[in-house]
Amino acid sequence: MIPVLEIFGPTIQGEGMVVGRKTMFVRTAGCDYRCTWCDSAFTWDGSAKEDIRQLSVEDVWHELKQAGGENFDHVTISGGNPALLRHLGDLIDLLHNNGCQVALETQGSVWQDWFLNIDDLTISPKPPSSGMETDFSKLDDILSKVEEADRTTTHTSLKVVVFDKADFAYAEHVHQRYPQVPFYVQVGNPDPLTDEQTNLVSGLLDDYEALVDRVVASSAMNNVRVLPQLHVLIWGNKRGV
Ligand SMILES: C[S@@+](CC[C@H](N)C(=O)[O-])C[C@H]1O[C@@H](n2cnc3c(N)ncnc32)[C@H](O)[C@@H]1O
Ligand SMILES: Nc1nc2[nH]cc(C(=O)O)c2c(=O)[nH]1
Ligand code: SF4
Ligand SMILES: [Mg+2]
Repeated sequence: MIPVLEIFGPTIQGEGMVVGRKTMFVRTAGCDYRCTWCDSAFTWDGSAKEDIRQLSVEDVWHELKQAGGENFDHVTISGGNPALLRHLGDLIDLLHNNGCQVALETQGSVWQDWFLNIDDLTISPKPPSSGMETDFSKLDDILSKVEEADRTTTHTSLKVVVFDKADFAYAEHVHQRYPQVPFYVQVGNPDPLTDEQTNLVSGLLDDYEALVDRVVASSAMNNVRVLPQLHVLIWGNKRGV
């Protein structure tokens, strides 16, 4: 059984290595981190605990079909930290058997062997502003397993959220430590609960420009991509999009 909080889509992937790709989302409950600025804190802070459902992989597929019909061939699994779920490999197999590509978002704190079956694996280690501390030996271990399977340059990416100068220095450090892994920096959303979309988006566009400026000025950040959260620019903090 998989603890599921949301199944939604089709929408577009708003972040990272497959930004813009039409996709469905499955959001699992539970996280081993507590990022100060988490935009999905309801997955771990107890505020949505009545909404958590224990679903079989067949149930998940059924709900994806109900929501998406024939209009999808890509599913993104996010959370929370879906890497906490040892049995997610069964869902990934079922999605593949039904002609879907599978993406997954995780922070790089836990390895699962089924990572090697993910088509678009985003590993998003957390910068200082999150209040979390990166276990670099764990991250080394994860990225060396990916490398052993020859999946570094094709199916994997690193994505670091940046709010401030210290976060940017952290992002430079991560990119320099794993220079062969496709690298993304993402604008941080400082107010993931506000419903004042106009102010939010105009601030985020300013922050995006500032992040572009930082990347442009850094010799350590040449082979990188800089992105906003596209879905937030379109829909603000709305859930289920
Ligand atoms: C909600 S997390 C779930 C997956 C996993 N726990 C992780 O953090 O990678 C999905 C992505 O959203 C990013 N994210 C969370 N809160 C954010 C915020 N306030 N601004 C920008 N990105 C954020 C995370 O860094 C991660 O890349
Ligand atoms: N459209 C859309 N794109 C996303 N990319 C990563 C998301 C996430 O919350 O993990 C997300 C999300 O919630 N919605
Ligand atoms: S690791 Fe991801 S889900 Fe967990 S608290 Fe941080 S941003 Fe939120
Ligand atoms: Mg999100």
